[in-house]
Amino acid sequence: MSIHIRNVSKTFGDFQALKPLDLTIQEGEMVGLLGPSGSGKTTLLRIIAGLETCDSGQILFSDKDVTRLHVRDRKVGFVFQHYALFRHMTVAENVAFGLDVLPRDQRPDKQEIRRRVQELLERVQLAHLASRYPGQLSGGQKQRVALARALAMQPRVLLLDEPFGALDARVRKELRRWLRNLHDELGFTSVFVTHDQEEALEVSDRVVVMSQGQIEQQATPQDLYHQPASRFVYDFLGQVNVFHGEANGQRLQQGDAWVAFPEAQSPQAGQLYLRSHELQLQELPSDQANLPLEVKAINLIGAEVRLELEPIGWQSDEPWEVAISHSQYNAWQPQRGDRCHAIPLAAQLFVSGQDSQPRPLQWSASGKRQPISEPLKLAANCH
Ligand SMILES: Nc1ncnc2c1ncn2[C@@H]1O[C@H](COP(=O)(O)OP(=O)(O)OP(=O)(O)O)[C@@H](O)[C@H]1O
Repeated sequence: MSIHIRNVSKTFGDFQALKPLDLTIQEGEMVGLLGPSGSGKTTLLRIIAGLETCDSGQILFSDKDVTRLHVRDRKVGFVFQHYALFRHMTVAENVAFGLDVLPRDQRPDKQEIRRRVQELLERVQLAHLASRYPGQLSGGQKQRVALARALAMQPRVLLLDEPFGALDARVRKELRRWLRNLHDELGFTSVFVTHDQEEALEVSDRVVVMSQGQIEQQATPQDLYHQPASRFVYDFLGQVNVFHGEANGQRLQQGDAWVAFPEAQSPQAGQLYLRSHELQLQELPSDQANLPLEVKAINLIGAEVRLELEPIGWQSDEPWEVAISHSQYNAWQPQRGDRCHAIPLAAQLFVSGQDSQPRPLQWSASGKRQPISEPLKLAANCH
């Protein structure tokens, strides 16, 4: 079932939680609502569910207007961050609950309910725990019961509000992949709320980024990452290094620090946004950039080594973060206090005084750069 949100707005007292917005979610799509706390994600989800009314606008499921339809008649499934399972009921009874309380003429017979519950428990890999009580389950298991309970009603739309928010990072990762597989297998339409960029980018077909009750951008994870429409989206999608400077000839300059623009690109005063893997570190400045940095912290956990670096002789609101491979790290073996230089490979320029789309910049890989994996002596020299 597709969902059409048309000109929907919502105020609480004199606070406008949602400015009039439009959004279409295609049948079978999985859409992540991503945004900082208070941006209106939950309000929008609750309006889709029928748990909240909107002040203006319409909600359509396929071509049926459900704006005034009661929550129980919208036939949507919900999963919330806090499992909300019935403590005095077993896992199987929890999953069966929605079916057991259906009006008699809609209720499947006992055998059918038992069959459906068993099938769902197998699907969420909890059949062996059917007779346990919620108090005897882990957080991840409880959340899978909550999901099975929502699916028991065979909803065409599943709405999830930070479904894995209360779980630890590893379980969270495992469950979101599992949810994505389930979504693909059963073919329902899903909308989920999260403030975790990684979660949104990993499982959504499309991500809707919200800020202050508005949609900032909606795009596939790939487009969102590569073509963020605004500074807000860029900032929100993860750690970013910012170099702000004035145009000076072919350079963007701040004090003695500078970045030379690629040929045929004229600099404009502004802020250069560089992601942690769009930079290379080396011992000396090059003809491309002079961005001296000092190593402040080293994080070895993960597929890459992340270095936290402090600008030397120039300003940045936040420390810089650069990712290098473990083999580069082993060759270089940087220590806290070591000095080095950052060389940009790619960046986006947000021009001062303009709120328009950033200008993408790309430096040719054939410059006179010395990758840091080569100069084994760098750590010793770079003091
Ligand atoms: N029932 C309410 N009464 C008054 N204000 C509300 C109510 N519900 C939400 N708000 C306000 O509306 C704004 C949007 O809230 P909402 O819960 O939609 O944000 P969110 O993006 O889901 O945030 P979070 O990630 O923290 O859950 C917030 O400023 C919130 O305080």
